[in-house]
Amino acid sequence: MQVNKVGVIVVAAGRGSRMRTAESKQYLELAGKPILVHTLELFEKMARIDSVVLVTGEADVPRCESYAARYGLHKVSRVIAGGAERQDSVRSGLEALGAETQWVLVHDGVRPLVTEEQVGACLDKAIDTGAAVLAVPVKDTIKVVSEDGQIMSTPDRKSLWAIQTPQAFRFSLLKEAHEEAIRDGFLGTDDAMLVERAGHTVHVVEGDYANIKITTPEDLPWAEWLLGNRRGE
Ligand SMILES: Nc1ccn([C@@H]2O[C@H](COP(=O)(O)OP(=O)(O)OP(=O)(O)O)[C@@H](O)[C@H]2O)c(=O)n1
Ligand SMILES: C[C@](O)(CO)[C@H](O)COP(=O)(O)O
Repeated sequence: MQVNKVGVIVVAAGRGSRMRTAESKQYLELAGKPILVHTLELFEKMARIDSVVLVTGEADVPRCESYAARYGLHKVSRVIAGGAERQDSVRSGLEALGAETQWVLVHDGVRPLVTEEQVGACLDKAIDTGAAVLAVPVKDTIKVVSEDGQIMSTPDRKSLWAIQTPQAFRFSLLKEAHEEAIRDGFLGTDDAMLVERAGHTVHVVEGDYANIKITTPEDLPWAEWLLGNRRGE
């Protein structure tokens, strides 16, 4: 039996409604390849990664299986259907990875610009502490605004970080945090939130502003430029 020590869950089951394209954004082309393939190729080349579970929309499972074959993504051990919310998709991924996994990284399929160094630093911190996420200090002044558009407060920017993925955890810790969240009916926008509310400290590893989540239409040309710049084009 193969023992998987470090597993990755790549979540790609969203509809990409903010991108406003007919095709889900994870399948749009970036430098000639689907965004999702760029993301998967990074984990494929990392010796420290044992296996990848790809979570996608039910109708997209065959297409993703064919990508895995076409692009030589041998670490993609399972392609499974996700759920209605990102958290549901991660939970399905945790079930598919199996109990032999010791460390798990959760990564958005639409963050194709993360680097091997950043993933490695996040994983190292999780192995030291149990839980770590990539993040960058916010550059703007952030306001808390009421529903009717009034500024309520201005949090001190020094303590504000924009959280990215991957987010890395001891497998058992993330699994328990997800079980607790579902028991309590809690829905979070990232996995760290679930681990935080389960009473565990999550550490931040400073990442890079280029690790963008492709979310709205202007992000795609920005990602093209960042990728070209990285390749010296
Ligand atoms: N039910 C869901 C929702 C989101 N995701 C994934 O979570 C990542 C981050 O989510 P986001 O950028 O919000 O993607 P979408 O939900 O697709 O976008 P939108 O909110 O604009 O519809 C994406 O890779 C997305 O495919 C997922 O696997 N399952
Ligand atoms: C997990 C995440 O990418 C961290 O920034 C983010 O929270 C996902 O949120 P979204 O609402 O699915 O865009």
